[in-house]
Amino acid sequence: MGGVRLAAVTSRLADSAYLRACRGEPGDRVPVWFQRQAGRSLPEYRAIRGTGSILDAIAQPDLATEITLQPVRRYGVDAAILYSDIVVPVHAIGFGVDIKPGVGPVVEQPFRSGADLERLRPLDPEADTPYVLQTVRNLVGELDVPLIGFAGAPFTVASYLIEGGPSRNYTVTKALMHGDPQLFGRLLDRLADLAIASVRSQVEAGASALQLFDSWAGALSREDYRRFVQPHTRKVVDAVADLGVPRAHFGVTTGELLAAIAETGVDVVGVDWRVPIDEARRRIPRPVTLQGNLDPGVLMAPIDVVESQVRAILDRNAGHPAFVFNLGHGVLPETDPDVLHRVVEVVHDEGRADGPADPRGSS
Ligand SMILES: Cc1c2[nH]c(c1CCC(=O)O)Cc1[nH]c(c(CCC(=O)O)c1C)Cc1[nH]c(c(CCC(=O)O)c1C)Cc1[nH]c(c(C)c1CCC(=O)O)C2
Repeated sequence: MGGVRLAAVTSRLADSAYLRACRGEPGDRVPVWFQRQAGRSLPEYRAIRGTGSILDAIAQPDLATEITLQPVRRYGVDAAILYSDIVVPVHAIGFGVDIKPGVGPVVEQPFRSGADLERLRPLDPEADTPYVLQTVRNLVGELDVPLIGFAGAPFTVASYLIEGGPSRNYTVTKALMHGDPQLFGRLLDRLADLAIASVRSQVEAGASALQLFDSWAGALSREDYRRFVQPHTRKVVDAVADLGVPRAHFGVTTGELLAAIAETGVDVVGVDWRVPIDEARRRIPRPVTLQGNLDPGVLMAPIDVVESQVRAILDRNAGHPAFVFNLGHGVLPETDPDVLHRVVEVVHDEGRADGPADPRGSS
């Protein structure tokens, strides 16, 4: 019974602006959502969030459901993103990760040697993160737009485990990557397995699309990305191909990596504000959907500047159907929600997605 209902929901959403754009199909508007749209600048978020660790909020399905829905209601965005975090799987298997407000993920005993691999047992999503799956199931019943499930990509999660927290230069990570490539590879392979288990379970619970956050991959040269990171991201992308949902990738300062990222086989490639959308399209030699790329800092500027920058991105895209409007990184905490709302209006009123369909194949 549940399966029949889910199938009906899935087919209803298959025609949504976001999923059409992910497939490169023309539509009547440009879809838009915002990375970190849940829980950043919304007063209604602060009102219900409480003061504990975000990991505690994520573990409460009713709360996490409401927080996921808040930006969808307020902004009219074309997709919801699950209120969770990239460190939830490693936290759930007991690696000893917490999230400190204003700081980010912190690890009590960072990853240092082969013995630490034993602290990374496989994830059993139903047993280890039942609250995530309950939140997804709640949301699928309530949403009129697709729900994006997600996981951290192996490199970005590894950087937290190795550094012990957020990092500027990734020095310990790079020391391990170059100094003991075999161990580094085994670590990323385990993290790939965790990501696979997590995103598979989210789709099985009803998520309509997936995004892999490799936020910090842009710290690497193209050669190092291809050699040390790409195979593990590709493993995740391949392992979820049978689910039939779009697979998106996101990272910052990835301008020089765009083609290498596309080689992982993802369907959607996130672009930050440093590379214009038309230039990004030229850099990627296969048909993918691009997602981006308004500078989140621009949202602090006067509203006419914001509007003209939104229009400039739409102009660069020139009606290409394989495009999802987003920010080039996450919503900053000081963003005025009314400005985000206006961005959605401009994209919906003025964006065109009526160009010829993007030919997709196995190229
Ligand atoms: C690197 C990364 C993390 N988490 C995530 C990434 C990749 C995206 C990116 O590049 O920003 C992904 C993430 N984190 C969160 C979401 C949920 C949904 C959404 O996008 O709105 C998503 C998709 C919730 C969260 N994750 C976090 C918050 C804020 C803290 C809170 O509310 O307690 C939220 C809403 C905490 C977090 N978690 C992480 C950081 C760097 C921080 C910021 C710390 C801070 O500024 O307080 C790790």
